[in-house]
Amino acid sequence: VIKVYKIVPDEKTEIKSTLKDWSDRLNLNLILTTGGTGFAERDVTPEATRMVIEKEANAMMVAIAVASLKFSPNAMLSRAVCGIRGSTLIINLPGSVKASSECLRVVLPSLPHALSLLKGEVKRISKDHMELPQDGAATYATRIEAANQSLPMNDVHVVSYNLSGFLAHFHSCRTLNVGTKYCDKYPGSLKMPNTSILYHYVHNLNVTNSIFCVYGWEASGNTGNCSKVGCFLSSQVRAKPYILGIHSTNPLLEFLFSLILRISIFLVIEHYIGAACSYPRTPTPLKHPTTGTPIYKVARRHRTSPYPLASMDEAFSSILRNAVPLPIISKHYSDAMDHVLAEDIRAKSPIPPFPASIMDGYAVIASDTPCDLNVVGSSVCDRDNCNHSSGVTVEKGQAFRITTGAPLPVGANAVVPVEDTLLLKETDNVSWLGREELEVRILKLVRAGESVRPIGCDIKTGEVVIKSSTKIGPSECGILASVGATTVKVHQKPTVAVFSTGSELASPETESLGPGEIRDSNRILLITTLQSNNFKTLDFGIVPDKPGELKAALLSACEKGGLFVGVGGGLDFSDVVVTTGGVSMGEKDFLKEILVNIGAKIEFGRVFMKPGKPSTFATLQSGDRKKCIFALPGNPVSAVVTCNLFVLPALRKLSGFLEPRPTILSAKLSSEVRLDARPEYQRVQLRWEPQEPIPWAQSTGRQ
Ligand SMILES: Nc1nc2c(c(=O)[nH]1)N[C@H]1C(S)=C(S)[C@@H](COP(=O)(O)OP(=O)(O)OC[C@H]3O[C@@H](n4cnc5c(N)ncnc54)[C@H](O)[C@@H]3O)O[C@H]1N2
Ligand code: MOO
Ligand SMILES: [Mg+2]
Repeated sequence: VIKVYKIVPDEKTEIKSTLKDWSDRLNLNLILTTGGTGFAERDVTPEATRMVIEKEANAMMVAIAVASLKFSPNAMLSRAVCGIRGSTLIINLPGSVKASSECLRVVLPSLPHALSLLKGEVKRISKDHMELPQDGAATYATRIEAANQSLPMNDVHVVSYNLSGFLAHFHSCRTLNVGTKYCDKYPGSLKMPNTSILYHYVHNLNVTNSIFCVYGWEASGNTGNCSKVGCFLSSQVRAKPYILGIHSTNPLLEFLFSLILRISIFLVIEHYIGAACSYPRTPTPLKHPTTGTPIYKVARRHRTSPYPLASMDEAFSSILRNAVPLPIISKHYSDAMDHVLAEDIRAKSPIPPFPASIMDGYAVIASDTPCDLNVVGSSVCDRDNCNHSSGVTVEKGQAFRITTGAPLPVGANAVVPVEDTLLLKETDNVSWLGREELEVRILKLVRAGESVRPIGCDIKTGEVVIKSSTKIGPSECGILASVGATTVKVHQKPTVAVFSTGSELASPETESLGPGEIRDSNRILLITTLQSNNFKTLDFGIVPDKPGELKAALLSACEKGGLFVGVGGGLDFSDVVVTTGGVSMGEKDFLKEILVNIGAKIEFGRVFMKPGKPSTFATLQSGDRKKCIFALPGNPVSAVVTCNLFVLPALRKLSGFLEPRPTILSAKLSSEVRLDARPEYQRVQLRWEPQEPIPWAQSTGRQ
């Protein structure tokens, strides 16, 4: 997901503040800067970047330089920098379109891996490694390099069409070699050599549901030139490529033919498949689950909803049944706020670790008091000479000056606050720091143990200080710090992808609205509702009421988005998807059908409630995870009420909360309220009157 872009003047401070803001506040995974990396006087991007990064990533720059020098010696005039700030990778690219895309292409294949490392998704990395072909020692990369070395150069361009009908990306990602020596003698039966390499390469683009048109121009000796066009036409990338080819010994003829072939292939794809993709080309065109007719036949749309009205209890139990707590991860305690502990935290040692004074005064032997005592030392501790109480023994008739929290010296068993003493004798021999006092009078009798915290009186060794399933708040962080539990096992917290649907929606920034347009308010309303409950969100924008685009957005929101997934895909992946709009009876309300079409299971499609009747909850198995998908109603009030009633409990359950349901409290109505036959959720303001334990609920007005 291109989260943000900005044109920044060649000012070090501005570049620096933008990089810091995007890394620290927006938490971006990757920041690409273009321009300002050369020798000109105004070129200061590298300097600004260097002031922001915490670790340099030189090898990427070396790789770019080596590759760029092949194209032009001027590549050595780049002073670009690449480095890491927090978990953000920052790469300086040159200013020109050609050079910047060439440089980006060099680092592209290793970016997903690099960013997974930065996000600490170690397991994903091991998964990626597992997926790569394990033929002997050769890793995937060496296989590609081997292919590059052993076969003559030629260009293979990979074009991917996202099924929603527009060119998601033109990947002329890198030159892959597909050699000539596999070319058969007869046209039409050309085998794409090294196709497994190509598959893995394309597969690693992490793009599904795309059409790949692979074509290559062969330059070779004996069999003359032959060009190949391979089309992956499938819903999965791994399908066998259909290879069309022309083969002739007359290079000119061959060139002309292959040019026509390439252009025609593109036209075919662009014109027919691209257009046809406005309704996703999937094995089965989008059909009504009941009438079985294609969904865009308005007249045939259902006139009564095929979805029964689930009760609130059925809705709740369905959600809580399907929202299974996410895997357990280890986190540094300072990042674990609002996470739910997945282990009991036991103290490894007692607190206090020694008998500690509770007051500033004198450590004494209780049975001596009240009396006059000689002061034998002090626990006053400063930088140079810390004459700790350790090593000091208090005997009968002696006192030891002590500060609050300091360990009692051996022999003492009580502390007299300084307020209950009189100074009898002192010395001005300052070398005895802490010994200026020679004799004090203890005015009060103290009992053994008085003003002393015995070892372990707060926390005993092995004691469970925080139970598993506790939500970590500030106090828990403090306790974790005090027992030194700085790495804790917690339930991972869900990331929520949010997008609004509706062709009538314009972005809130729109100055003058077009006819029938309204500003999208639901997205920010939901995102801030989730964020104010400490859940991370991914903003997938506004998606018009077009089945192809709705489907693509749902898929990319549900799938582990790779760098290349089309509109809306993100580097991060979501555990929960929340959409608004398009779930009721309207002819453009496609969400439910599309959910069925992508293989999701509609757990409930309507709820007996007000507002929120058309609320839809679905689950989709994606890899080893079950995604929860909430398609909320478009009415803003319905969206936010159902988000609070359904989405938040699901997120709490995923986070490992023992009690994910909303809190229920009693209140008194301050005015008459006419309720709907359905369970109704009205918005009110609560007001507590002094001396009244139950608050008054004041309606917010028209609901
Ligand atoms: N014949 C029937 N019509 C409707 C029914 C019904 O049972 N039979 N249900 C009504 C109820 S209840 C609700 S709630 C709404 C929900 O409809 P949808 O979920 O399909 O929502 P849309 O039609 O897309 O939009 C409804 C309304 O909200 C506005 N909207 C949508 N998205 C946004 C947004 N992001 N920001 C601001 N406003 C948004 C949209 O423009 C419409 O005005 O259906 C009733 N109809
Ligand atoms: O159910 Mo709708 O949300 O009543 O308006
Ligand atoms: Mg509607």
